[in-house]
Amino acid sequence: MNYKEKYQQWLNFDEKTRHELLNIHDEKEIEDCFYKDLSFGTGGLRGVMGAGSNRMNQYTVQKATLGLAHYINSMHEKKKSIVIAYDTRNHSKEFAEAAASVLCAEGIKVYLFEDVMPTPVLSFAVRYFKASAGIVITASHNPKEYNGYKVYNQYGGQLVPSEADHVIRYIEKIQDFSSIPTADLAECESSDSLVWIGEKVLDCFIQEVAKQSIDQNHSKNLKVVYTPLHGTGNIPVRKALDNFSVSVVKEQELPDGDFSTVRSPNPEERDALNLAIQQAKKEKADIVIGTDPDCDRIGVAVRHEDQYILLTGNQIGALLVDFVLSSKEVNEKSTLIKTIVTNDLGAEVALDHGLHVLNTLTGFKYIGEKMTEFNHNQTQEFVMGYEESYGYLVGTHARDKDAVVAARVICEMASVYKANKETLIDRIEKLYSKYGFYLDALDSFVLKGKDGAEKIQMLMAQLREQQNSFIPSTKAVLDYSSGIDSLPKENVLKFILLDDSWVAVRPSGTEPKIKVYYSIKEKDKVKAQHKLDQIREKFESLIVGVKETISV
Ligand SMILES: O=P(O)(O)OC[C@H]1O[C@H](O)[C@H](O)[C@@H](O)[C@@H]1O
Repeated sequence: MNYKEKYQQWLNFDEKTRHELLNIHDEKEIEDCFYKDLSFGTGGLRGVMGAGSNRMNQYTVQKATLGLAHYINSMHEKKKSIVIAYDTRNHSKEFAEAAASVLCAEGIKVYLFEDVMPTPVLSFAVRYFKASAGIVITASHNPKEYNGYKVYNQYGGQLVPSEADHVIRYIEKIQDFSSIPTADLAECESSDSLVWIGEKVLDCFIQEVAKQSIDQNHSKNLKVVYTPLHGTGNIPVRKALDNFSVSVVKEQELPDGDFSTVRSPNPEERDALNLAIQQAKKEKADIVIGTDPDCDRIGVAVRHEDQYILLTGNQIGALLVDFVLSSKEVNEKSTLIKTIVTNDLGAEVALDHGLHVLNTLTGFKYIGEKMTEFNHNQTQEFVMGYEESYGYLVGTHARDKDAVVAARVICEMASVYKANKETLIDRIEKLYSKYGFYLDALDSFVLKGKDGAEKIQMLMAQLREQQNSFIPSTKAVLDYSSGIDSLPKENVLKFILLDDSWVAVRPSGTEPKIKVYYSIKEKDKVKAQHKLDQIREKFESLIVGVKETISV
């Protein structure tokens, strides 16, 4: 069926959908709503909310859920159950209930959180309830227009492509969006096939987080300003930081699906912590932390010589590795896991302490997958996992990144250094003097819709063609689309330079973007910045050139 036929079909679904579709007058936009069905990317289903097969709405959520239900039912388990959580975005609770009603209709028991909940708590809850799977309705850190649907396996890890492929196959078999069987939730509740989850699970999760504590002797002396950025972190993070002196940014404390006080609720964006930093200046706080809407990412700013300095995701990761390893006994199985686009400072620290370092493709799902593997075959032990994109996990209570545990360990770390008259900036400088100066940067270029997706493919193809000649000091180009280091094939190019600096390029799996990651290794900051500027210019001009070509 082409997009125009699908559009006609959707006009008959219900009044609200019809009205919304009739109000779209731009043919390109109609095409974008229907030219494909929303697909699973790095983080599951993710898209702009609205009417259409390529949008997040009740119908696409129900269709994905029916596919998932068929998959779970095909696994011949006796007792089948799925835990569902949702964040503070507009329509998240509605989508969670829509998913619940499809699962109940398919005979799968549902545990549904009564209140908004962080993604890592869902990851924990799947094993807590011994459930067959988990779902979180969230678009994580994406802008307010987006929502998403992350699926977790029975081990509490996000589905990796080999698992997602099965679900996708079941989803693809479903042709008709409008006739998905649903059950009445009130009836499901009385027959116990729907169970609402109260506070107990969160409390058990917080106890697990507390077990990751390294040194809380100095916690009372650290002044923290925290912002949940209108998301799910508010209560859990406060509980995890109950030993610290924490002040929460009032304007961003409560749920708001429009994220009205912040341009983008993403710790990767420099201005996400602006309000929190303003408050910290007034209160002379030592540290500012902010978590994204589903509380799996965390951003940090540190007061250093009377200025608030933002740490990058790579810096936070390296500091955490250094701090965690300062007290942990390691053995020949101890392993740090990071992704191929995460820089190597944390890895150097880990290797120095005798750890193994494992690199996965982008996405915490691959880190979760390795944790499950370690658990099964006992050949390695997970110590910590992290990504440059502000996602960290210390401990094994969850199998996804956890900004609650990260908040706790980061604050403990800052309090310990403060007792020693140091800041996190002093500490990172120490790591630089020991392991060399690392400068990292990320550039994202937005290319929306069908044209955008084509241009992203065109850019990757051009880079592949030019390979070694694109940057003169390249010593090797790793093309992950042909499968490298036994990793699954993925559309990523990594240019390794003569001095071991590198640049990686990949299309985002969650947003219409192409991402360029820079990791520069140099003797000092000035030299590193100079090198970064030069390389950056090359990539920028190529991408901007293609971006501005007029589509036919
Ligand atoms: O594919 P991208 O847009 O770069 O997103 C990458 C990120 O996506 C989601 O947030 C995953 O949970 C992260 O683990 C991953 O790092």
